[in-house]
Amino acid sequence: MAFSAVFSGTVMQFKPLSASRRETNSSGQRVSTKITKARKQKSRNFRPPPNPPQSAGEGGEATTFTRLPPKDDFGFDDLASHSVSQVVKLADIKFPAIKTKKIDPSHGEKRGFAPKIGVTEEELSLDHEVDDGFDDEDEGIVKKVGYDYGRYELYEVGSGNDDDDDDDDDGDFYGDEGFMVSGDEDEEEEGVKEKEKGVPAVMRCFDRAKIFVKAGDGGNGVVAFRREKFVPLGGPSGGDGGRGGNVYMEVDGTMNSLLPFRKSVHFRAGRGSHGQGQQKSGAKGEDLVVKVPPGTVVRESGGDVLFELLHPGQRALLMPGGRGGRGNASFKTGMNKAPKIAENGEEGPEMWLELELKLVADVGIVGAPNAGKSTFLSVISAAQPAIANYPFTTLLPNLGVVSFDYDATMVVADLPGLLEGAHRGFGLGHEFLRHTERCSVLVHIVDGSSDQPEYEFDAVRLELEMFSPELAEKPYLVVYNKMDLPETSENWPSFRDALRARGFDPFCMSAVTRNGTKEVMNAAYELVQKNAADTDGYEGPIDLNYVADKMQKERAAPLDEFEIMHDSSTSSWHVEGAGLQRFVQMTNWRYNDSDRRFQHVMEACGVNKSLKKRGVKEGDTVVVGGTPATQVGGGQQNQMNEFDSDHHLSRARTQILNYLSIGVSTARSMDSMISPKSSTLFPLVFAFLYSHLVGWKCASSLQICALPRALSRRCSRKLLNPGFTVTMYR
Ligand SMILES: Nc1nc2c(ncn2[C@@H]2O[C@H](COP(=O)(O)OP(=O)(O)OP(=O)(O)O)[C@@H](O)[C@H]2O)c(=O)[nH]1
Ligand SMILES: [Mg+2]
Repeated sequence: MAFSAVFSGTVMQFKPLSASRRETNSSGQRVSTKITKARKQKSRNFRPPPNPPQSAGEGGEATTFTRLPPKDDFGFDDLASHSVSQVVKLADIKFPAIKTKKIDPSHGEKRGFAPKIGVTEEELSLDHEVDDGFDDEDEGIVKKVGYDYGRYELYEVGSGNDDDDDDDDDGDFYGDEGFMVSGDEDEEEEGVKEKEKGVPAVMRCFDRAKIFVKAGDGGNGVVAFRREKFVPLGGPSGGDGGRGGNVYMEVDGTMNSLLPFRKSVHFRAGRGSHGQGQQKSGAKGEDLVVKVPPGTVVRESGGDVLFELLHPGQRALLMPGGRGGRGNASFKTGMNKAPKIAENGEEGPEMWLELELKLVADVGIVGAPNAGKSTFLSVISAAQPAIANYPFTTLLPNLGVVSFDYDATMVVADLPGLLEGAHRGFGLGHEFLRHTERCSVLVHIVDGSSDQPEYEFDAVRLELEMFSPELAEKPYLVVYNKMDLPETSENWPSFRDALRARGFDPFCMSAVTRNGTKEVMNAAYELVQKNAADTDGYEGPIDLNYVADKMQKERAAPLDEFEIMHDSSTSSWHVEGAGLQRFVQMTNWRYNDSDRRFQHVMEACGVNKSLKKRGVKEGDTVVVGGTPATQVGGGQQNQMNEFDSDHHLSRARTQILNYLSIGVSTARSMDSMISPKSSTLFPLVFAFLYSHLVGWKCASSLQICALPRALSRRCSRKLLNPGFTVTMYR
């Protein structure tokens, strides 16, 4: 039985490019505004003086700076009752609610002072007469009443909008559970969200990045024939296209952050050059090497971890470039000595990657803000981190190399300060603690000059545990710092005894005068060596190229592995398979022989047979290798493809073949149909007449889509459809 089917070969390569660009653009804008905001915030807020002038009502992202409150200032029985040797469970401590009162800024202005957070009522009343007739409902600035935190002030810097503050009239802004904690859970969550939002871009981009990588497309092969004097019938001489560039990822030992990826997100390897006549093959595309710092974890966006790059010089082949298309010289056979066929180059794969940096260091320095961590690093290594007498001087981790001997070195990481509630986003949060995951030893520096060194010690330990129990189990040293200060050295015996009672043996030092720093480093080094000896085990070679190997295997999928899906509502059949998809993409429909080859492949790999078996009928639409790039279905039409008015018709993406199974391939691909070559006229006219004869409705639409260019001289102008809306089949 004669049946007619329509083959629509469509390359179904996923192309998130346009979408991703949009996404990138929009997010890029967002990022840039945030960066500007963050910069402003940083300049305004990240170096707050003891009493910052910012008002709570100021806009911008919320970031909280706080220091641990001195025990005496609270005068809690709870806290006082803990003996020094006891473990102070911070979460159990109850702070009484502190009343808040809102001040209308206009009142402040009237009275000639700028109201600010942290100004106690006493302070206010000293200088200015306080008007008791404030309207509590008014939008205004939260003023604490009740406790003078002095230099242990809690700053809510640029805590977003006034509207949020409006609801905090019930006095739980500085709530029962501690600082900045509202009694209401929802509000607490909101607060945490705000904190996350408030992280400056530079901190977010330090150890996380999302990039797009694409391997190079292969170059196209060409059809050419040798034309030379005295060489009749020179034969085909079209060269092959060059291979597309590969994508590699390499560890660059000089990098220590992912910040370079903040501005450059898209990475594309070079495409192969096209082949040329005289059997000249195209040049291969330039390889792309994406350099990352040691300790980078590479993950497919939204997927699994692909590999980890730890050591300088490690290189992984991530994606192989596309194969070059063959030129017609490669298609020469004994049967066909002058083939007019060439292939497109294979498209290179593309992927979004998520990079995460976990610094590779032997020792991680942790501790509360202002404990002297950076000072310690600057003393033991050549690193020059920022040191200043305010919390959160260090926003990003610093690395330093400590040399003991010619060949004995140790990498030490100085991290930002941790404080109670960091796991809820307070301070800088505790996300940066992941940089200690690869450290084998931690050095916990306690600020000896703080009023409650033990309290501080416990708070930081608690945060480490909250972040990860494995981290808390790592061996660590406790170091009591700032021994040069008289008060600190006075408190040292009690701190030492208290910790000894709990089973620790703390060190003491003065980072500034360098007293005791050597002992600490030696002890840390010994611990690192011991730990390395404990955990030393042979790790087999890791094949970093496995991702590329997998892709190569997928590409080499045989043509006869396919799946057929039938959509009865539109009478369409979808034949899908990795091999077929690649074949369709690499078929260059410009050449007439491509159609014949395509149909031959359909027959040889069993697609036709399977379709017939499944009951394909005359006039059904068969889509090979994916779904049409643009498909607007529905209505009376079975399928409608819309193309640009451009005659290119998205060649690489959508190829439509139309054949009537009367033994002759009667119509060509859409490209050929609209090409003005006279060779295409015969099949078109034939198809047109045939379809009229069999009463096939496609005729009129075929006429519209196919005739404008091919028969433009002979057809009336009314038939020309400039939009090239192609309505096919029936
Ligand atoms: N007297 C004295 N001051 C010290 C000592 N170590 C550090 N400091 C001072 O403490 C302040 C904070 O030091 P940093 O090294 O910046 O502290 P940090 O722990 O890195 O602080 P953040 O990065 O903010 O978490 C600086 O003013 C230092 O000069 C010490 O041994 N003795
Ligand atoms: Mg620091």
